[in-house]
Amino acid sequence: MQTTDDATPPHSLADWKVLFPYWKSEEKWWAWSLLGGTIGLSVLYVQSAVWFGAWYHRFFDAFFAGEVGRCLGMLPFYLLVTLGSVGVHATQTYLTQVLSMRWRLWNTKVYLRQYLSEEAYYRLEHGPNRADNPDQRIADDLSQMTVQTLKLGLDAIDAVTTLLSFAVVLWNIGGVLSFDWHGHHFHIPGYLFLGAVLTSLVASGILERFGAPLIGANYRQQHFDADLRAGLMDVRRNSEQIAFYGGENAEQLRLSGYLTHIATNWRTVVRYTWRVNFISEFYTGVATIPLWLMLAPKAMAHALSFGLYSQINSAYTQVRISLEWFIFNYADLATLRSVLQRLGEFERVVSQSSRSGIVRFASETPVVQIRDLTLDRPDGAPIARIGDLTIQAGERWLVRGPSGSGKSTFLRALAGLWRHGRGEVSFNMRQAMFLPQRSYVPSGTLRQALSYPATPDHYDTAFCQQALEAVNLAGYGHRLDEAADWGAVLSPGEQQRLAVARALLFRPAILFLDEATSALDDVNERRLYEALLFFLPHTTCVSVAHHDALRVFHDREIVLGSGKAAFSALEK
Ligand SMILES: Nc1ncnc2c1ncn2[C@@H]1O[C@H](COP(=O)(O)OP(=O)(O)OP(=O)(O)O)[C@@H](O)[C@H]1O
Repeated sequence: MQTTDDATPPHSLADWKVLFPYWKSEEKWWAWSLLGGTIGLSVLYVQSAVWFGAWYHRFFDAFFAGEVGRCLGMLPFYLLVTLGSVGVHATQTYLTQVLSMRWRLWNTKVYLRQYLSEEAYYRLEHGPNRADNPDQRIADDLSQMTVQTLKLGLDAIDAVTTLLSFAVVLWNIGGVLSFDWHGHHFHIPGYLFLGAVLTSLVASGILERFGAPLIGANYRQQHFDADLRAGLMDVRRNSEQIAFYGGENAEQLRLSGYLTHIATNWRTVVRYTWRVNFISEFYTGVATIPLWLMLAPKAMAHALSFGLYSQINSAYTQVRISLEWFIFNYADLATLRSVLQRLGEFERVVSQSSRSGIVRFASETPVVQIRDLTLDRPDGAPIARIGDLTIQAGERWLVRGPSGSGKSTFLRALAGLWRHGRGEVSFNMRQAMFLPQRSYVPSGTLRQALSYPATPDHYDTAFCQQALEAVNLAGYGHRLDEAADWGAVLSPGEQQRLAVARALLFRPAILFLDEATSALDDVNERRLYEALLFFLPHTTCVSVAHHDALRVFHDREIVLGSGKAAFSALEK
């Protein structure tokens, strides 16, 4: 598993690009319609608030003048508008949620497609440019991105509409501030609105100054949480090995290391969240004081009725709240920026071309052509020079050499997984199959595991049972439709036999085996190779193996050693 370093990459404008593709996709009509509906409802909702402001003015003036009859007459309309505005608000939330889910699903499908194409999932784990914990990025970050972006975006649109609507009201009913100072006469129209803007700007500036480190801390927090989760998954996946080694203390130490990172960074998050909360809540508490000060001249001149004050207060509060959008959403904005950063990083790594170094061409023949092939390490240091080699259809080659000489790397290069080095490789890739040393056994039914990567209905039961029998797994023939965690149930040797049974079902034109029978006893290993010869007599075969006993099943060999490859025919 990869772990995260402590550095937070700089935030780049390019990260915001991950937000756009959905709005230009085949779903764009749905997306824009839902967004348009949501914004329309939001404008309607704000307009109802403007109406309530004016209604309060009339109602309280009548109320404090003791005109109870007029007040009662105004109530039915009030109830009706309340009902409408509540309905508008609930429908807006509903549309937002629908849009959020559609956006998330679309993005997740795109990311999964990118992740599972051109072996990006492999490059992310083994390549020189990595992005840690792709599972978290696809499952959690995408969900957060859509939910947060819509929430913040719609809140921002709400804020702008509210600001525009109430700024007019506040400007009109707030009047003009006129005073003399040092022999000069001042005349400030819309001074209540200007006062609200100034107060909010000062508060936002203070918040940015004291809260900025929260963005980096949030970014790191997501990394560290993902590291812990991946560490726990490692324990789950390797529980048996850990139990055999008695590795509980080592695991405890390793997981505690992740926890220490979380705790240290969490302290930073908590400290800055405290600051941000303190500043924004203190501001909320004192924000009406400037209004009272600004209204004092009107009150002293007895030019302020309770109805007027109530309307001014409501308009001032709305203007203030909409200007405070940044203040109230600072923490969410910080989280969104770090989520976008992680997704941008993922996109960059996934989209990096894997077409470098060793080049692979697809051909239609079962002949494997290798031209001027050199295998290097990722840092450019040489592993082995293979040179030119043609493996004719039906030939069987054994690849031998000391540990670390580059045998597996050679097969990885043929499979297109190893790009470090140079040269060309071509063969019929659609008709080729690679069997690695550690077989992959997906959970589900045994039929699923056996047919992998084909679908479970691809081969009929009799054919599956015949393949199992050929690899000495006849005892499992009646359990084909039994669902289990077969990767844990089958022994490593049985898993290797299952993998060879897959090859018997798939009938590849070219079969590559990388120590694919290494966990087996001599008898079973011989039996597997006999089965391969019997059932796939025309298949080209390239096997990496240490056991000399396998020489009889091959007619040529490649011996790797001292950075070179030697080719020779094998005596039977
Ligand atoms: N991802 C990697 N990053 C850096 N070096 C690597 C990587 N994978 C393999 N190597 C190096 O490449 C060399 C060849 O490795 P390879 O696995 O091909 O050896 P091998 O001959 O198959 O060994 P064995 O018989 O032990 O399986 C080794 O020195 C190994 O350390």
